[in-house]
Amino acid sequence: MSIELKNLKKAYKDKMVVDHLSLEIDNGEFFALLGSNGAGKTTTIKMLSCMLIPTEGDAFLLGDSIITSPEAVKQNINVSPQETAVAPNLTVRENLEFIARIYGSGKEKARKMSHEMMMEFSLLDKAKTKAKTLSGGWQRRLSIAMALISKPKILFLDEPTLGLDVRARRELWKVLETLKGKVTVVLTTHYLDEAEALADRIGIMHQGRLQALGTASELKKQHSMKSLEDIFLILTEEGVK
Ligand SMILES: Nc1ncnc2c1ncn2[C@@H]1O[C@H](COP(=O)(O)OP(=O)(O)OP(=O)(O)O)[C@@H](O)[C@H]1O
Repeated sequence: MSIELKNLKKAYKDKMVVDHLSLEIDNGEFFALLGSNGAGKTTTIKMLSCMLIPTEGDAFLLGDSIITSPEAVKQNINVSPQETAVAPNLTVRENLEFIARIYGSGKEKARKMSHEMMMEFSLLDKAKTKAKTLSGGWQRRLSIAMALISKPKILFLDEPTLGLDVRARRELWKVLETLKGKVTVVLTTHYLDEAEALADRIGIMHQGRLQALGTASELKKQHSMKSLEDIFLILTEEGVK
C-alpha cells in the first residue's frame, strides 16, 4: 500500500471541506482525483503532502503518518503544485540543479542528475533558456522534472495541464505516461479525458466526499453510462449528497 487515507477531514470553522475521506492507493498506481471547483481536491493533496494539518483523521504514506511523522512522509513525496514552482530568472538547468542541491546533492551530482532529467523530459535543448521565457507547457514539464529530481516514491500533481493547449497537453500526457508503474501518482484534473487516458483508477469528489471510485470502465458499468462526463455531471450536481 502506498497511500492510505483514514477518515481524513478538514473543516474551516463550520464548513466541511474534506468530509471523512477514506481511500487506499496502491504502490505504482496512477490515481486521478476529479471533482468540480471547490470539491476539496487541492485541500486533500495539501494534507497528504503535509502542507495542511487535518482537522480529524489521518493518512499513511508508505506507512508513515502525516500527523505523527510528517518529516518521514516528506522524504518519500514531492508535489508539482497548481502554481508552477519554477524560478523565472533561472535557466532550465539552474532550476533543476537548484532543487537537486536543496535535496542534498553535491555540485557534480546535481549536474549529473539535472542532465539525466533533461534527457528524460526532452529539455536538453532548452537547458540554457530562462524559465520565464518557456511556454506554459514547457514550464509545467520543467516543474514536473523538478518534482521528480528528488526521486520521490509518491508524486502529487495538481492540475498539471491547466491552461495548456491541446497539443501541449498531449505532449505532457506522454511524459506522464512514462511515470506509470514507477512512481505512485495522484493527479487532480478537470479534464475527464485526461483521467481516462492516464489513470488506473479514478475518484470523483463532491463537496468533500468521495462519490465514486473505480477504473473508468468500472464507473461506466456501475452507472450504466457510456461517458465519464455524464457520470461526473450526475454525481456532482448541486444538492447531491
Ligand atoms: N484557507 C481556507 N479558508 C477557508 N476556506 C477554504 C480555505 N482553503 C480552501 N477553502 C475552501 O475549501 C473548499 C475546497 O477547496 P479546494 O481548493 O480544496 O477545492 P478543489 O477541489 O481543489 O477546487 P478547484 O478545482 O477549484 O481547484 C472551497 O470551498 C474553498 O473555498
